[in-house]
Amino acid sequence: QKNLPPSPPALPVISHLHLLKQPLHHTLHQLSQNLGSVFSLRFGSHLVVVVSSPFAVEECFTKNDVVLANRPRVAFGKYLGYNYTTIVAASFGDHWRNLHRIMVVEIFSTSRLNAFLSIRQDEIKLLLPRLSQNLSRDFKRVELKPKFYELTFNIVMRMIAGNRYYDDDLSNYEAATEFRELVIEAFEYGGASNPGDFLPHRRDKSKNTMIDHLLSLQESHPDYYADEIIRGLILVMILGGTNTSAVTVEWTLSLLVNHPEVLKKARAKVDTHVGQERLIDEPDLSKLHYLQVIISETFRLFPTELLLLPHISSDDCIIEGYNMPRDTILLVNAWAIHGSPKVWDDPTSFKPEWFEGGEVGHKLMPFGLGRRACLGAGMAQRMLGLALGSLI
Ligand code: HEM
Repeated sequence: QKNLPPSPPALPVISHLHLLKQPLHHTLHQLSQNLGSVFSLRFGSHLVVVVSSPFAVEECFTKNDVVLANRPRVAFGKYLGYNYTTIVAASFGDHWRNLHRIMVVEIFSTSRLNAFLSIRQDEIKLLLPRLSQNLSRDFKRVELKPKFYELTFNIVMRMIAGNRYYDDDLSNYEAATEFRELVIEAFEYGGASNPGDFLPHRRDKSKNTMIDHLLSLQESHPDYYADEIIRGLILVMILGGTNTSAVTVEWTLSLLVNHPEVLKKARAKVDTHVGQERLIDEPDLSKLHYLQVIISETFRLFPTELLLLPHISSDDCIIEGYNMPRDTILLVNAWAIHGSPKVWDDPTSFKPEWFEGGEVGHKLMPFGLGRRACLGAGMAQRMLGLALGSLI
């Protein structure tokens, strides 16, 4: 191990990690309480550094962001791997830069997101009456989880391919997740080996779906927009963009139901800014600051990616004064930072007010930070705001 001047010390390394019968983020949190907010572990031949403080996170994603912008291949399974060509698993370099540019410009730009607004509105309009079925008679028990899966999955699939994939009113969570798996497998292993196969209306460009759009770019730049690239982009949207948002809608509603005073205040804000005559729309979201802070507070308590996604160092760097050698895997314990009493007073309580003052710096990171942060964050925020505002 090469020490850089001024010879920072090597990190203390734990050589045997006894995996306890509890989730990994809990084990890592317990270790950080004894070893400090930066420590390292050896997993087989891999050196892994775990960071669990806003200060260490800031060091990772500001001055060391480029060095830590790589992904460790070992950490990505078959789906996200896709031979490591998808944007999530790709090494930091020209290929990732190309994909990043395509996603930012062709998929997540404001104009592309606006073009799909009617899909999001439409799916919400289909969801709401299903929740209130038979309510005129009495209260009715409704299983919400599959409905939220249906919502986010249909929004993403309609953006991609133009059609809904869950057409029945799903009341069963297992059916919803199994179906998602089937689509992913079909996509990866056969049915949709040509991206155009996902388009029932392959040459009907009027729907202007994401696949249509990418295929027309393929006509003008066939080398750049190869089939494999288009397939990988779509796979990443399904994998990264459906469960995460559905789970967050569910947690937010659960927190609101358990904190009626917050729900009451949120409803009053919606009434003031939107009124009773119409449904909430995405342009209203900029006025509904309280809704945004509720979502931030939900992300603090229940971030869907507890350890973000793993990064790997492409060179030596220094974190909290320790030398972190090249090829070290980085795990960020976002869950521990979000719940740390050193960072938040009373961290286990649900207090949207935390975020009313504006920026909170490196204390909240549901979408990760730096160059490899989530690309779908803007789209997710729109989906979440619209869904929750409508439900409230
Ligand atoms: C509640 C919703 C979401 C959450 C909480 C979330 C969270 C995350 C996190 C934690 C990362 C890893 C950041 C890191 O490595 O440090 C990530 C990466 C990513 N997410 Fe999301 N995500 C969400 C929605 C979406 C959506 C809707 C899409 C696309 C449709 C998406 C696409 C991606 C992509 C492409 C990356 C990889 C970026 C890269 O490696 O360069 N995500 N997301």
